[in-house]
Amino acid sequence: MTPAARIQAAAELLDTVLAGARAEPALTTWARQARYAGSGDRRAVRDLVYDALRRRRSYAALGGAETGRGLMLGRLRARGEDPDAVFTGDRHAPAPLDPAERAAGRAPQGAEALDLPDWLWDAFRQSLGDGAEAAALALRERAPVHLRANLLRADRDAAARALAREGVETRPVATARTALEVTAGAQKVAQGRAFADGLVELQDAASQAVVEALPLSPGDRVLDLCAGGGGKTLAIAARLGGEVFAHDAHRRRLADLPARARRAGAQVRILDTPEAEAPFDLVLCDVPCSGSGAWRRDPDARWRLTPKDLEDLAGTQDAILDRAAALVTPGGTLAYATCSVLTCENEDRIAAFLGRHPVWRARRAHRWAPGNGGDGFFLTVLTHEIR
Ligand SMILES: C[S@@+](CC[C@H](N)C(=O)[O-])C[C@H]1O[C@@H](n2cnc3c(N)ncnc32)[C@H](O)[C@@H]1O
Repeated sequence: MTPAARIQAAAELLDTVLAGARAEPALTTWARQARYAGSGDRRAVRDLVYDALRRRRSYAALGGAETGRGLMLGRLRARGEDPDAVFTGDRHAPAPLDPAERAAGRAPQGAEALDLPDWLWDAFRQSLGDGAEAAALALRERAPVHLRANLLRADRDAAARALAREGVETRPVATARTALEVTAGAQKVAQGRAFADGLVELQDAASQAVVEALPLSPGDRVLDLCAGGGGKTLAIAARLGGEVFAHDAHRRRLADLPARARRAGAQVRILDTPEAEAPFDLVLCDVPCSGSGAWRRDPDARWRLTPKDLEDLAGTQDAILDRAAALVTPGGTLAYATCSVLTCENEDRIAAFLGRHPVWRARRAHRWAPGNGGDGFFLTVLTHEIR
């Protein structure tokens, strides 16, 4: 495909997303149907669509319309590229610009320029203060590819050497002792030996840092209550070197975990009813959240989120914390984590929990801002006071 044909394909896909389709399934369906598209074309179209969704508001302002065509036009203008070189009307290229399109478009203002809905920009400012703008700008960028060296198989240097032998270049990320950023050859990771042999896992560096910050001792009974795909479960197992318990309200989300654990050499026991195995020394609640710290990876999420969603999430987050508290041994530890930067999902949930449960104390809070060091994350470690 020519560069212009890729832009036309992205504009059409964006129209379906703007009409309500989810980006990832829409891209998968397109890739299946577009037999003429090679792997490089598919990657390029995906990058265009994702970039346009991350910057939807500013591109719409610059392009003069919130349509696939308008976003692609806004993108060219944002990059200082000549739209007439793309909008040529040649085979598979976008149709030439009409006079109205040429006249439309303006510089984005305020929250538009930061690519957040107005109400979310207010919430970012209230939550992050001086750091709000940097966080919003970071979320307009593509996320780096991070790996976790699995200490059950290799240390970070050995993992990096094994990756380099198969053409994957990496550098250490300071956020976590196990974290590597892929600087070249990212597409080779999942097919490579280092990955197949469990030396590395794909995992954001801040997600690794959350596990690094947990107070764990050898022999602890640890439950990952919202284990999902098991990224943190496996990182905990690597730190503990022993068995870890995993649960998720949606059993199917755990489907890949046994195979991932085998590859990693980790001992993971999935529990349908954690109450039957309680108490635990530490329960991690990596709760469902807006994902606002990780919107680079799910770029249309910021446009779908509503204030009502945040209210509903707060109810779920509170209920999970209450359940988890009852699973911890007297004197034990509760860890609450989100990949959100919003106070209403973080500090407010901890304050509400402490109000309901006076025997708990918040010991440490950590915040990771989204950026090159990883996604935005929040962690509070609470301990149960024995009276
Ligand atoms: C942020 S994700 C977990 C990500 C995972 N810990 C990781 O590092 O890969 C939140 C998970 O919580 C699960 N969940 C939602 N409601 C829950 C509940 N009431 N109890 C336990 N898990 C729940 C979701 O199915 C989802 O997999």
